[in-house]
Amino acid sequence: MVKIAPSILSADFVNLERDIQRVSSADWLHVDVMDGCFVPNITIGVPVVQSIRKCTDMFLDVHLMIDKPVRYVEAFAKAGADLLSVHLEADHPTRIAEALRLMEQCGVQKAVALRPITAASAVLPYLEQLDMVLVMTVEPGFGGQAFMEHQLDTIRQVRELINQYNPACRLEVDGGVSPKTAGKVIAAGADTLVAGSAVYGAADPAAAIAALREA
Ligand SMILES: O=C(CO)[C@@H](O)[C@H](O)COP(=O)(O)O
Repeated sequence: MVKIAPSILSADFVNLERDIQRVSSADWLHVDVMDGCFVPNITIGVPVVQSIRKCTDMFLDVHLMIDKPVRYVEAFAKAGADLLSVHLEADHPTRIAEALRLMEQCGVQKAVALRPITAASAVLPYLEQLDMVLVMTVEPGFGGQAFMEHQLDTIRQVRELINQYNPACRLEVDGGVSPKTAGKVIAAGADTLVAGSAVYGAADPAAAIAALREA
């Protein structure tokens, strides 16, 4: 089943609790953590995730767009994340493996994320132990960017690898996902859609979630 995960990057941070309730018909909540180093933007950190955990039972899909994410795995797990995604480009492979080991120890689901420059095959060393692969269809850092059509190839390639090595693994796509692009993203093999501006930019976020489901 396809899951819809609204990204709170497009929410009103002053009214975050209200904006989280507005998307309660979605399956997951996507939480964008940015450090101003791995990406040229700074968003939220551990205390905010802790507060979000207190105001919703939704599954918290926490996307760490930070350098050396192994340093923060335990803290985000304790704050209430249900799943953590670490970028393959954010550290040496041995420390990415260590981050995944820590996630396992902390009881959170494990995911790796790929920037658009990264080849699908980069997931192979980790794939058998993953709960999810996240393919970015924009350069990470900001909401509201245009969907990168060429990333449909990467989605297809990751889907083939997942089918071959770990069919239970989810494939999430993030960036420029809207009712216009969702159909091709799903046709390419995604089963989890992150949408920020398409949901929070709509007059009725619940209707936008329903439109994504229809697509
Ligand atoms: O991680 C990111 C951006 O780095 C995303 O989660 C975006 O926030 C998605 O926003 P839209 O492209 O859907 O507006």
